[in-house]
Amino acid sequence: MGRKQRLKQGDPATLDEFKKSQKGSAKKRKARDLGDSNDAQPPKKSKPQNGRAETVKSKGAKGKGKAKEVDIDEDSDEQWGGIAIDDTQYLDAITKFDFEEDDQGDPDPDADAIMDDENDDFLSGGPVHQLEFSDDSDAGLDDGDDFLKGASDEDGSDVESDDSDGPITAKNMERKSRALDRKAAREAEMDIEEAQAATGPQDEEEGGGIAFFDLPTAEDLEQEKEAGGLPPDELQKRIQDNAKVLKDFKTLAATGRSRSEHVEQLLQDIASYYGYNEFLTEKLFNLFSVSEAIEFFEANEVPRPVTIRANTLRTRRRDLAQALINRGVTLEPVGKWSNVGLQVFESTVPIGATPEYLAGHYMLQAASSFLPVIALAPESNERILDMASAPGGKATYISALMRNTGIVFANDSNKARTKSLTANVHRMGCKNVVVCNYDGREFPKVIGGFDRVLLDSPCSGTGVISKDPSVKLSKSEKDFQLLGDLQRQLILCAIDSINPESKTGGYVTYSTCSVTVDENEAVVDYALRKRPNVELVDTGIGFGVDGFTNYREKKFSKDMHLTKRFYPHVHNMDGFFVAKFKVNKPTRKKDVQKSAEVEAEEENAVVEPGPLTGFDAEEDQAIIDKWERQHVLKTKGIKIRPKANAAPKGSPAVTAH
Ligand SMILES: C[S@@+](CC[C@H](N)C(=O)[O-])C[C@H]1O[C@@H](n2cnc3c(N)ncnc32)[C@H](O)[C@@H]1O
Repeated sequence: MGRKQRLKQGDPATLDEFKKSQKGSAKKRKARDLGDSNDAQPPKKSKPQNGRAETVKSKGAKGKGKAKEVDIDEDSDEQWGGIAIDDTQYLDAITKFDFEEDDQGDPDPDADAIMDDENDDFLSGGPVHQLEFSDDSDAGLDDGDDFLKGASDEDGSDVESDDSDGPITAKNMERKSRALDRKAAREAEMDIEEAQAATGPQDEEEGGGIAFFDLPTAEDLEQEKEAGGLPPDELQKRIQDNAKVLKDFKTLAATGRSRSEHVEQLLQDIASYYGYNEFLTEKLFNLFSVSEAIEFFEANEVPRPVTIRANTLRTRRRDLAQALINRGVTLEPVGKWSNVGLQVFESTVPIGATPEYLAGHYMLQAASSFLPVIALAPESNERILDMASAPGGKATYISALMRNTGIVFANDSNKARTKSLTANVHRMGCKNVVVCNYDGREFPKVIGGFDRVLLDSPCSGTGVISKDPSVKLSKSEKDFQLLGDLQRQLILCAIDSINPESKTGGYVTYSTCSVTVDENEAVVDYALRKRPNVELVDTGIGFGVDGFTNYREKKFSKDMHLTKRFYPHVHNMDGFFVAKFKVNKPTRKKDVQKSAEVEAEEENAVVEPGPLTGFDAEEDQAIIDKWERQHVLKTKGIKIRPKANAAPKGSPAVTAH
């Protein structure tokens, strides 16, 4: 097995897959990850991970050459999406040696052995055969006859002869009768075995070993507590069994215990097994079906793949790939959906300290972080605000997509964080970026009239728990309320900072690295209701799960399906949410109908959002023109004497790059 293939992180195992692997009934599975999926559809379902992924044998591992060996789905040439054919050939050339050397002639014998063992276990299990012979009554009888062939009755006589069609006489009647009794008893025994065999393997497929699952009693739980809790493997088993019961509650529920009791126990077990507080456990659990929720919690225990973004201001992705391969880095494109992302599988050098890194040829950046910028789709010469931008992963990507033209205001309210933002802006060679340090809610008073605004909002981080497990215990209901207030205020300010008459844009992208509805759909819905001049539009990302149009008792805009959710257990990326708005000319005030709910939310809001008319485009243009003139003079070495009170009140403390 090649290094790259060994390390390519598949999506986490589903509950069923996990169960199968536990029971030794796993079928051979195809290792793939986001990069292997087709353009618009990253893998929908969880794939093997951790130890399991290492044992999986891919299609690609069988053949020679890059197309088969590199890409598990055999379409790797297209992975470099958007590049010309000769680029692909070039990439073949630069990657072939590495991949061939690793993978050629090594069809992953370990994986075969393990998976075959598992299959063998499954197939050699007695119950399957027993099930077969008992399924058909005739066959059953035959088999029964075979089975009986070797048997003798107590006195050593041959049962078969007793059961023959020979005439019944007074002499042989009793013996024949006893033989028939024994045969009947034997058949009854076989019936029982047959029934057990039938429940055994079927359950393995659909949630096995749970026929006798019952919830622990209060007494059991007390004893467990005294013993310091269940051992992890038993706790995990109870989670799985309980989840299976909940999946088919009518059939599998033990009598006398309600569904809510099962759910309550499951939540408690998840909280203690994965180490979450109860509040967050329930909040996250409620987002999914039972089995998907467990996949999600499981995925949060696994690190996401390491990815980097090629900085097209300084290099091309293929050149970067070549340079890093030469340094002993094993990598491949993240997927067809990105033409700048590379997934790093293995490196003999620290990936955050290579000469290429220091020279700004790439950014260490999670794949999910590309998505809001893809949705924003900045164009050259535009004027863009990144409202909460530190440490600059997205701002520098925006700058690169604009090819260093136009202007990007990279703002962050946290002054300390603007240092790393500034450092990244310099390292990446972004010359069109202005770093500023305001509370985002001060926009558009500070400056507005933007073609596009990215609000990569401060959030709870429930999408990045694998990176920051402290979230599991640190988030409370209050945090979500406060965050929601801030997010609602920021999103209105983002919308109000747009120039609705922009010739090229007029778009706001809202994103979070959280999966909760409070921070995502609820915020977007609030913005839609508060600003009737905005509408949701397609993110243009091409994959992701649709946002909720309703969630529990809440009903959201019917367009909410245009927003996209990304999950660790589905997309093998950090959990993320992306929404894109088109900002139209403001509707006249008298046309704006505020719902009672919005009014109530406004009353509860901590700070009133900035007014719709807080920005004067003409005044702003005059200031920009003036600064540009001064910049030209400066570059010509002409000193400009500062005038007293020259800067208008409230003008940003900016650093230009
Ligand atoms: C998710 S992070 C942004 C990550 C950034 N977009 C990137 O790609 O590197 C959220 C940022 O919001 C900033 N922030 C928090 N409250 C803010 C506010 N009221 N106004 C502006 N920025 C804020 C935080 O300091 C943090 O850097």
